[in-house]
Order: sequence, then C-alpha cells, then structure tokens
Amino acid sequence: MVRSLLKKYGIQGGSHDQHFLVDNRILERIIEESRIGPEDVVLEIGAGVGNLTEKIASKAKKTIAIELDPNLVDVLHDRFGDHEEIQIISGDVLEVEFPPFNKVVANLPYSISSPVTFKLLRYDFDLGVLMYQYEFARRMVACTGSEDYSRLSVATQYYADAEIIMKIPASAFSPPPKVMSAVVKLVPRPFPYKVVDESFFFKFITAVFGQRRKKLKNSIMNNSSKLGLNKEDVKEMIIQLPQDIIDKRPENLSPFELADIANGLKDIKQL
Ligand SMILES: C[S@@+](CC[C@H](N)C(=O)[O-])C[C@H]1O[C@@H](n2cnc3c(N)ncnc32)[C@H](O)[C@@H]1O
Repeated sequence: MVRSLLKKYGIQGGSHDQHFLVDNRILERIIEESRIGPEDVVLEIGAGVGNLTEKIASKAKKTIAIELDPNLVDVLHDRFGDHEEIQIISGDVLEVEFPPFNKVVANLPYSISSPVTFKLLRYDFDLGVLMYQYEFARRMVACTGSEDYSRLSVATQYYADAEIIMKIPASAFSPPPKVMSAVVKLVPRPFPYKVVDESFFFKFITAVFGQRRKKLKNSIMNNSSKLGLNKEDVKEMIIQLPQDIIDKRPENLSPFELADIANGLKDIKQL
C-alpha cells in the first residue's frame, strides 16, 4: 500500500525529515484516536504521499494538507486534485497562515517539532494527535520533578493537556528514522493558572531552565539582565519572593509555582 505508492512515484525520502509511515495498523490507530467525524475540519502537516491524508479525508468534512516538498505536492495533486474536500497547501508550515481547523493530525517533521507545536498551540482547536520523536514527546508530557521535566513541559502544559498514547518503533517507517517515535494527544484548554505577562513568563522559563540544577534564586540573579531586571535591585527583589519556592531548583517547581514567581518578578519590575 504505502510502499507501493512510494514506488509508483519514485519517492525515497530521507531529506526534509521524510520518514513515511508504512504500517497500516498504526495509521488506522492514529485515525481511531483522532475520532474524526463528518463535522471535523482537520489540518495535516507534512502530508507526504497522502497515506494519512486519504484516511483523514474519508471521515472528515474537510482536510487541509500542508507539504513543503514540491515533488510530494505534485503527488498529492495527482492523487487528490479532484477531491474538493481536500485542500492542498504547498509551502513551509512555519510560514503559511493556517485556515480555520478544529483538529490537527500529523506525522510531523521532527526537526521543527518545537516551532511547529508552539505555532499550532496559538490557534484555537479541540484536539491534536501528533507524531514526535519519542524523547521530545517524553519532555512534552513530563511531570514536575521527573528527569524529563523541562521548559518544553511547562510551555506545552501551559496550553494543553498532553499525553503519550502510542510508542512507535522505527520499523514502522520507510526509510526508518534513527530514533523511536511517539504519538501525543494534545487537548488545548484555558490556562490553568494566572500569568500576568505571557511573554515575560516564557522568557523566565527559558532563562531558569537553562540552569535547571541551580536554586531558582541563583538563576534569577544570574539571568537578571536577560530578564530585563536591574542587577542591583535583584537582591532586594529576591527577599520579597516566597522563600520556600526560590530555594528550590526549577526542575522541582510546578508550572503554577514558576508562574507565581514570574508574576512576582513582573510586579516588582513595574514598581
Ligand atoms: C515524517 S514525514 C510524514 C509524511 C507522511 N505524512 C507520513 O505520515 O508518512 C514529514 C513530512 O513533512 C514534510 N515537511 C518537512 N518539513 C516541512 C515544512 N517545513 N513544512 C511542511 N512540510 C514539511 C516532509 O516533506 C514530509 O513529507
């Protein structure tokens, strides 16, 4: 099936993160987990030869398939050019404006996992079923205090509930990648805690997780200029923050506690 499509169009993959999902059972499970119904408008990123696209389109009201590689865009037009319910967008996912959609289902290009995920999370949608490199997926869903807990965990969980629903071996792809993969289910929801200044919060998370083994108060001091704080004032500011929190390492602080400190710093900054 998928292998014969690759053969028919002479597609070998390898460049542009091209690892095509050839295991039909996994394609079917992704579709099942996406619970696509006749009202759904589904965005697919990196449609490749359309192996997932055709399964999505058989259930959805509309499918929007984005693909960067012009050879693969030609394949998609050849296969689906006369399907009105499939919109093919030729271009870089990081550059194109997404038309409205309510679900996103994709085997993502792994090298742009982070920017593409955070671009997506700024759109309004109900459900994402997305394939990532396994290690990246583990960091997205990691809990406070775990080895994988990172800036990515806090940022992902700021926007959505995230869960690994499948672990996929390299043998499911052609050509096989060098890494294991995982499918993550993302359910966007309102922010679960108050953040006074989103852009300052993300700057703060990036700075303190850059020094995840240092006590928070020390990484705030070390990063004062990056955070736009006057170094001279930082010592004084630190005294006003909850000591039980700033004495811990960032890796042991929940997103809520980190937001609390970012809000505190922002308040002090504005005094
Ligand atoms: C992992 S493959 C998935 C292909 C296919 N959907 C599948 O499941 O077999 C990733 C796809 O993303 C495409 N791609 C890579 N970078 C891209 C980008 N910046 N924008 C859009 N598509 C991209 C690649 O050409 C490739 O078709």
